[in-house]
Amino acid sequence: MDMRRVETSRPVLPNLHGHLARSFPSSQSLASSQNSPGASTPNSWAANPWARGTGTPETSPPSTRAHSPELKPKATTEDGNTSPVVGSPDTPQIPKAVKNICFVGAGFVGGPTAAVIAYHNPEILVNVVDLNEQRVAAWNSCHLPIHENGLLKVVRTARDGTLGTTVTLPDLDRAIELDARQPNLVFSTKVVEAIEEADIIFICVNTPTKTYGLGAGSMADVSAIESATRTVAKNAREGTIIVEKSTVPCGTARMIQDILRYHRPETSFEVLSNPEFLAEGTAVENLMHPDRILIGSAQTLPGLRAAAALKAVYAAWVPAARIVTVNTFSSELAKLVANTMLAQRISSMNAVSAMCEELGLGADVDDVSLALGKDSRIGPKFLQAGVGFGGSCFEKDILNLAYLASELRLDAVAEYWLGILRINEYQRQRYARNVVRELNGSLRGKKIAVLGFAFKDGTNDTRNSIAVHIIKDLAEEMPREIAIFDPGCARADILDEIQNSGLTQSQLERIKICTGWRETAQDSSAVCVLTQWKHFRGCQMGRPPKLSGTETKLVDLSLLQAHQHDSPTEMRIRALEDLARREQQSPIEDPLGRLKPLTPCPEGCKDCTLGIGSPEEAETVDWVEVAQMMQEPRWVFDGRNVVNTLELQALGFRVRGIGKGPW
Ligand SMILES: NC(=O)C1=CN([C@@H]2O[C@H](COP(=O)(O)OP(=O)(O)OC[C@H]3O[C@@H](n4cnc5c(N)ncnc54)[C@H](O)[C@@H]3O)[C@@H](O)[C@H]2O)C=CC1
Ligand SMILES: O=C(O)[C@H]1O[C@H](OP(=O)(O)OP(=O)(O)OC[C@H]2O[C@@H](n3ccc(=O)[nH]c3=O)[C@H](O)[C@@H]2O)[C@H](O)[C@@H](O)[C@@H]1O
Repeated sequence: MDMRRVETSRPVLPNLHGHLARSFPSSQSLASSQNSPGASTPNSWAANPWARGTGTPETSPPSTRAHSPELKPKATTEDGNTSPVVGSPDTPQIPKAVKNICFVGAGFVGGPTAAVIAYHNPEILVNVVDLNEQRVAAWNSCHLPIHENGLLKVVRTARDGTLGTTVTLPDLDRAIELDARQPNLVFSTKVVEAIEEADIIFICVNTPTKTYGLGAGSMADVSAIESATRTVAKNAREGTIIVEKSTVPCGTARMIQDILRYHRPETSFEVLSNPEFLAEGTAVENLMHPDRILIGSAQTLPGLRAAAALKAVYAAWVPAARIVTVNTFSSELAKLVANTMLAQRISSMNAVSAMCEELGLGADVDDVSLALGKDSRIGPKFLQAGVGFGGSCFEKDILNLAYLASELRLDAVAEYWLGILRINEYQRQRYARNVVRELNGSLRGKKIAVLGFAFKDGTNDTRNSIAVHIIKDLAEEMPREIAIFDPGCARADILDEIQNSGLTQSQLERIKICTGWRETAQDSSAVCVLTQWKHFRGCQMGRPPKLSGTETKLVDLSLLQAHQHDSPTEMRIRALEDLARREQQSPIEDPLGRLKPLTPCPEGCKDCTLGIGSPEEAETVDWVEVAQMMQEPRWVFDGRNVVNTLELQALGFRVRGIGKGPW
């Protein structure tokens, strides 16, 4: 590594515009990128594919653009937040009243985020639009397109409105009247109409890694953002605030401004960055109680005013101290760095797990995590070793960040980030290799049972699941059958992922997707646990584990007291519901009877008959029964460290966990 070259390539001033301008393609950089090895392979991060000066995010602004005033001086508050200088001409005025919000993109993020915003702001009409008719139809039915705990109730409350009711509970000193709530959440395909009416538009479309052309396998594909922005540019009212909710390359807000200016040169729009930090499986909880809401804006009067308007929307339920406002590009960058650092923790523990296994001294990665997590500087979260991280975001966002570093000619920095992905790939390959090795180096004639396909528990999302990579590696060993069961995923989604994983026809024919663990484990030589569903811990572990959503909650009495005097916000109604559940000793979803009955599905509704994505109803694995139906010597390869090794060993299983002694 030529450190001197890296040093001298830095601009004299820390000037973002300079960096991005430099990354704009010249004919030379394009040519060298096309010649660079691996530039067109989707997994080209395996070796840094970006030779110095090659490739360019399509999103970068032209180098000739005038510098914008985004980086004006500002004050820093005690909590490190930046805010306009008090009393300066930059102080934002009272934010514009927001009456109508449009979400473009009704996916994993757009749908739940829109629903929670609508839920807490009953006076704002929230339109969620998508080009995908099927997805919109699902949002309008009782079979939402994504499985998230508590989501259906939030959607029903805002989408369908509620019934009025009187609440009388022994703990309340008087009856409380709850008025009927009017619907304020609409899902549709009417993209143009919704954009025309909006005061704020959230762009919430997909930003996958490019799979073609320049930067394939590394650069973010922002074509959906471009396309949505063009529709916004042509149809939005003057003064509408545009919010980039999608995770984007740093500098995208400027690309959005550019498109807006091109189509509407006479009209001014403010573009805000407001990245989303929810994790799938806990989306509603994360949206209801976010660690922080991050809003990036231009540090100009109109920019700060727009940020204040967005802040007011969140302030309906998020405490002000949790709403962080910064400049636009810090916000864009912070999102990529947040995901990269979370993934970095996982890769660190996975690296430790390999060491524990090879040491052969009994060092246990879970013990190491426990010890580390007690250090308040490290904290206990995201230290769980496993088969590696999956999902639609970590990998693409790390690639996105590394690509930016590479474009900035910071090769050492890019390499540093890419190391996280290398460990991730190493970990999952190591797992598959170990399975084959323990089964005497051959899977021929053997059946392998796979428990878990979703990239994590609590979700039906199969995108970029680690399971598909491991199944592919195992399928190459030509087993008799690979049987797969996941309590949360739809069969069609699993099949789709597998069919797109590059298996041959003969390998595909050996794969079977099952509807329960019995059928999966029957006559198998090994069970591979690849998702950390609680169901897989087994009913041997004392009391069956509670599925999330049924826990008895602590009642927030301060909210209840406030409720007796003020208008009932949804936060307060939730506190009332918690109280009612406690008194009824029942975890029912709607203890106050506010929800309107669901419109019945049409006759023969296929989602009703398939029972898609209902993990609450799925049966917990009975390992005693599994032991009886498996082939000797009954291998369990626990890729998530969910089973109780000692108990399973007592039942006659051979158990191998992650980071738990010699393989
Ligand atoms: N999935 C997750 O947990 C998180 C995702 N993100 C980010 O949020 C963004 C969206 O992610 P997901 O919701 O998972 O994607 P998704 O693929 O589930 O949803 C995107 C939706 O946008 C729609 N769409 C695309 N172009 C459109 C257009 N021009 N007009 C109308 N609709 C259009 C698609 O039909 C699709 O339904 C991505 O940038 C992602 O990185 C951020 C935090 C969490
Ligand atoms: O930008 C995004 O899309 C989101 O990405 C992640 O959320 P998500 O991918 O939904 O789920 P995580 O809980 O982060 O899990 C990601 C993967 O890491 C794995 N993981 C997680 C934690 C851990 O300790 N060990 C571990 O292997 C999970 O099993 C899963 O495969 C982040 O946690 C969110 O904050 C972020 O908004």
